[in-house]
Amino acid sequence: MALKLEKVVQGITPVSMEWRQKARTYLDKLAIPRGSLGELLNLAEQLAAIRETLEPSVRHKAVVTMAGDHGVVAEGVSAFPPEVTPQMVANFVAGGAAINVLAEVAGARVYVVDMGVAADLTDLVAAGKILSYKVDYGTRNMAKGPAMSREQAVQALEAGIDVAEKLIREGVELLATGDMGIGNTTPSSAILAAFSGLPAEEVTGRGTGISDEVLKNKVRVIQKALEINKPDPKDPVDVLAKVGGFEIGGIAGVILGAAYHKIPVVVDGFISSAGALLAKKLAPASVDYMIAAHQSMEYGHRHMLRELGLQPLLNLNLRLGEGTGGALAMNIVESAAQVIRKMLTFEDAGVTPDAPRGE
Ligand SMILES: Cc1cc2ncn([C@H]3O[C@H](COP(=O)(O)O)[C@@H](O)[C@H]3O)c2cc1C
Ligand SMILES: O=C(O)c1cccnc1
Repeated sequence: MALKLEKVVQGITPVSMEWRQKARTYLDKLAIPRGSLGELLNLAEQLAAIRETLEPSVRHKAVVTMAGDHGVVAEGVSAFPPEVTPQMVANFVAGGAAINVLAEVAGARVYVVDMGVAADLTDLVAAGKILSYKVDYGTRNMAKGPAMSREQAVQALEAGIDVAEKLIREGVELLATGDMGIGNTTPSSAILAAFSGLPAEEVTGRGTGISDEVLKNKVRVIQKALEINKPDPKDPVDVLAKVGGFEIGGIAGVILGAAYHKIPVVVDGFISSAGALLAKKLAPASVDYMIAAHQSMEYGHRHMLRELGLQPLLNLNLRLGEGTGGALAMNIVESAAQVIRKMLTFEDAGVTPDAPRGE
């Protein structure tokens, strides 16, 4: 494992139990019937424990949308052609995509990263519109051999760590992951199958909206990729190299970088969860820093969340990616932070607390 990745993976520690306890004790004193703000209280506790303060701030927000292409599209696994990946990158830059709209509502900036788009994006990079950590012009076809080399897998992970570190240095307090890459539900499903041992049919969904016939083919392609590559579930870098994607590695890296620097990170839908699963397998304690944004409509996401051990905040029938669920969930995360920062306790507000009655 390369030095930076090793340092980060080994430096990720579970969140402080002491701060969890402190936060819980404080939240129990708020002038509300105990527990009545439900999941917001768990989230507030998580934020306080991550940041080791009873006044966690998540004001400065960034969505990182990682883009990459996939050689496996040659097998006919998506409803859309690969040209859509660079076209959508241009749309993100123009501000006209779903993620632009939803991130603006959440008060988050969108950072688009070229992790491996199969097109020359140097003009956008030169104009400072996107970040370039391009590993290659798309992965190779995983139905024929490994999607990338082990070195490229490490490069993708370290690129994600670099992006997280750059944004955290600039003052970002809450990150969300997103993806763009035609065909990328296929490697995401393969990653889930490799780690969970579930059969391909159980982890494969319709992505951009494929027909029954194309779905059958997609399942076969995933089975074939697993059979010929034999990814080793005990070696997450091997799984990423053999059946992953550059943007998925980048997402895993962003999550690892956030966990290392003790910054909360919102995980979007199916593709981001595949990145999160890689992060968890590399550094189990990284899960403490993750917030699952939503339950995606993509078939198999349920298994993904179970493998992660995370409960999604929202269920809005989304199946888009880009970081859209992540941006939406940021509003909830901000609300949880404000609850613990700003609400008064029974004592401070002069409200009579509950007491044993009727005796
Ligand atoms: C116009 C358009 C915008 C998107 N934004 C996100 N995705 C989503 O769909 C793709 C994954 O689905 P599959 O594996 O079936 O190709 C990814 O790019 C994901 O981000 C989009 C897809 C399209 C077509
Ligand atoms: O949940 C997602 O991230 C998703 C689902 C389908 C297609 N693209 C993305």
